Amino acid sequence: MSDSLWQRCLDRLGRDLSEQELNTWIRPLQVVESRHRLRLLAPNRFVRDWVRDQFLTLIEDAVGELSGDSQAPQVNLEVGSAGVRPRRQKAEESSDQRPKAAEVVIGSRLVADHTFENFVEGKSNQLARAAARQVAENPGQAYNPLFIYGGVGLGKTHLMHAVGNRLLEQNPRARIAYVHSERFVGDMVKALQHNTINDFKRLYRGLDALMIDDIQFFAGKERSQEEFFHTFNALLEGQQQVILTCDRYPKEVNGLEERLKSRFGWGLTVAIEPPELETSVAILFRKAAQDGVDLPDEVAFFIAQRIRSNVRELEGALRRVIANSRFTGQPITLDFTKEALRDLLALHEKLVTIDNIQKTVANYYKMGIKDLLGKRRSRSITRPRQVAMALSKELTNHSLPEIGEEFGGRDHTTVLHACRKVKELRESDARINDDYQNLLRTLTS
Ligand SMILES: Nc1ncnc2c1ncn2[C@@H]1O[C@H](COP(=O)(O)OP(=O)(O)OP(=O)(O)O)[C@@H](O)[C@H]1O
Repeated sequence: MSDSLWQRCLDRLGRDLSEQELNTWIRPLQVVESRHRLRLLAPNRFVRDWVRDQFLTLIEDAVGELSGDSQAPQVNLEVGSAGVRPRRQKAEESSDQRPKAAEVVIGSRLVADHTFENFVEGKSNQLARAAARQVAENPGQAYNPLFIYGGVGLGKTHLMHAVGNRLLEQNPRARIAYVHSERFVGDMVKALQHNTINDFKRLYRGLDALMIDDIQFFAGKERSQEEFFHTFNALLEGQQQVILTCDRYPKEVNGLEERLKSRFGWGLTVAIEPPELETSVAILFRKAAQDGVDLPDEVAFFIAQRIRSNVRELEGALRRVIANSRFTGQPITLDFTKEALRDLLALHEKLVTIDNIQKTVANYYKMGIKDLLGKRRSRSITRPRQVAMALSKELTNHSLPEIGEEFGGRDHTTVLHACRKVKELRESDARINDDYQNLLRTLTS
């Protein structure tokens, strides 16, 4: 069997699975190929079971198809690792021998209200939240490392802190540290300057759980990567939990050593997506309630509809509305909200015009604007057209007839149909949902 069978199989699976599914479940599998057997090694039982239940038949079909006339190799899915990965027993280290300094010097740096209770669950973050909870229940055992990736302001840091807070709740003496990767680099440089690198090492390696945020900042910093690599290995071997976040899938971070990237895949890699409308609304209600504010439904929907890029901006808008209301003593109504957010929304709306949406969609699907607005009705053209119409409805204030008009003078019922169709497809077809999310992100960030 040629080395590229698995590679071809991945390409083949790419037709049926979303990029997120591939990145989360399929690409992290290690593969051992022989003529009669394709061994897929999952880093833990959870991943194995999930892949078996969700994807194994697809994989087997793809392997069968790609083997053509020759006998297809048997696909075995098991827990394991192709490399040697020694484990040191934690029990031999009595906790008293570990450096007390960790608590004093690093401190946990956890934000107290970043808890699971305050984290609103939605489709966009379900998997990441479930994985984080598992890690909090079984630190060092469930998924190690847990790698959470996604765009800015989507809740990666919050989830990380939630794990840390839960661990401390269960064991107030646990040694837990949250550190931004830039800080890790800074501390390391200082330790090198002051000749205290051994203390630095001891400190980090003595932790029960280490959380490092935004590891894309390690890119290009070789000495830091080297140090981090050893710290990371020591922690994993000691079954101490490591949680990492990044703004993109680890393999896509340029300037990061291959050995680090591959090790990140030993545990579980999960994505966080921008929240859907319903989740955004729920987040607004939750944040308002935390501030003791009763938010009218129409206000929550209004803000959620207008601000789609990320949760941080959503929170910022809500904070502004609440502050204005307190300052002026006026109740939070829809009109009041529109006024309070006028500048912010003008900025957003200026960017998101139907024209802009059409160009972005045409560009995304590599087609001409003429086709997008024209009369042709082949599937490869109507789908992007419907997506562009649905985005126009979602992101602008234009009415259905106005949108129809902008799309080559179509009737408003066509636009309505497009919106319904896209909603339905997004629920049944992960690819369309991915496309839609990508376009939303491009248009609103
Ligand atoms: N699902 C959620 N429920 C409640 N609050 C959320 C949720 N997602 C994000 N937030 C809030 O949004 C803000 C931004 O989230 P966070 O800082 O975790 O983002 P991030 O993904 O780490 O971004 P960055 O990459 O910029 O560090 C935080 O205040 C966080 O509490």
